[in-house]
Amino acid sequence: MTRLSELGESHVLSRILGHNRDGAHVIVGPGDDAAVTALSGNLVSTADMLVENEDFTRDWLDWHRLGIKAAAQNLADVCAMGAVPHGLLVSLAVPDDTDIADLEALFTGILAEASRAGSELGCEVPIVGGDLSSSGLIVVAITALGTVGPGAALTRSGARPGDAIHLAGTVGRAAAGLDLLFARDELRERALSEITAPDPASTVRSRLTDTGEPELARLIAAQLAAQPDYAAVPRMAGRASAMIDVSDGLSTDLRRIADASGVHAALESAALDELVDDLMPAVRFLFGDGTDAEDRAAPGSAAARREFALEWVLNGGEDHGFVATAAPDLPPPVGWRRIGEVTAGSGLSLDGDDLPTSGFSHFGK
Ligand SMILES: Nc1ncnc2c1ncn2[C@@H]1O[C@H](COP(=O)(O)OP(=O)(O)OP(=O)(O)O)[C@@H](O)[C@H]1O
Ligand SMILES: Cc1ncc(C[n+]2csc(CCOP(=O)(O)O)c2C)c(N)n1
Ligand SMILES: [Mg+2]
Repeated sequence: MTRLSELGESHVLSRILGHNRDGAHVIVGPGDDAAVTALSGNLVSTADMLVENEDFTRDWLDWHRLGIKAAAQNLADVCAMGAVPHGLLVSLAVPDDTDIADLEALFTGILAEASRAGSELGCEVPIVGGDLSSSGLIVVAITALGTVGPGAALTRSGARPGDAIHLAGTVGRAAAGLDLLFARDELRERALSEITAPDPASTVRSRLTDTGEPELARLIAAQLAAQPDYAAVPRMAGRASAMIDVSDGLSTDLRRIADASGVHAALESAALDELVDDLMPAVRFLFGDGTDAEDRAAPGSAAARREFALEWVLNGGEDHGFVATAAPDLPPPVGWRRIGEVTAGSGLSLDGDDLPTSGFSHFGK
């Protein structure tokens, strides 16, 4: 292990930037006072950060996946504007005693996701610059840059009554994964306490092993590093009247479209059934099959259990699916599903009933 404090800033920089490859459009890359890039089109820029204990915890930390998550949440924002990304600025604050290998894993995670986006969208997305600082808590702050043709940006304000509402990718997986991660932490603590007071009838250890089951592991993976379906966006871009990436929850982000466009968004629960089915393994893990004494706090009926998963679908963020509105005359393109329609009015509804907004907010409201 080599700590950053043993290397110094310029050594650290040359180690991490050794993994980067400039794109053909980069005139001046990392290493000068600022980057210079040759562009055509209007500049699209967005910033998003990951802060330890607010957006992830050290207990779940896998540096490579943290890099993927940080890049993905920024690239999804560029794509949701109908733009093509061309570069990232990566600002990092990490503890002095971080292992250089961990920081390299973070960078290769960022670069892997940037290159996945590049191959899906037919562009190059190098790191063009950034900043490095020392801090007790880990902070990964990325600025993503892209371009869009004049007049072609997809904003939140273009939805019109009569449009269909379409979703690309998933919603709810990362939120279910978050609850599984918290449950796993709790099980680990219980397993530790059982070392001193072993209980032969305990199911704690076997339940901990169960979180490695593929149907749960993929939900946990969605929380640790969702990988948006970037390629779905250009298939919808020419038709979309509005678009957003779902980072804070479908109810919150779709309401942003409704508010910005001055319309009502009517969701249809039947169109969300498959997304609910997808999350039922997490409900079963968290609440058991209803026969165990430990499951007393579980939602009782089958309908209440589906309701629990529907909450994740409606209010869970961080999968970075895309929601678009578009004229209803054509079926949705590949990778998109219709989930409702835009009508005159305001706010949100589910099967005709008012739907309150209850997504994620950093300041608790
Ligand atoms: N500190 C800030 N200074 C200036 N503008 C900000 C600041 N924080 C947020 N904004 C702007 O407010 C808007 C909402 O920010 P937010 O981070 O919620 O973006 P989002 O796209 O809605 O969500 P996400 O980034 O999770 O996809 C964005 O347009 C963003 O640029
Ligand atoms: C430890 C821990 N606690 C809570 C959460 C949940 N969470 C954090 S940010 C966010 C939405 C997007 O934020 P932004 O709008 O900043 O992009 C959500 C749902 C988490 N992932 N990890
Ligand atoms: Mg967004």
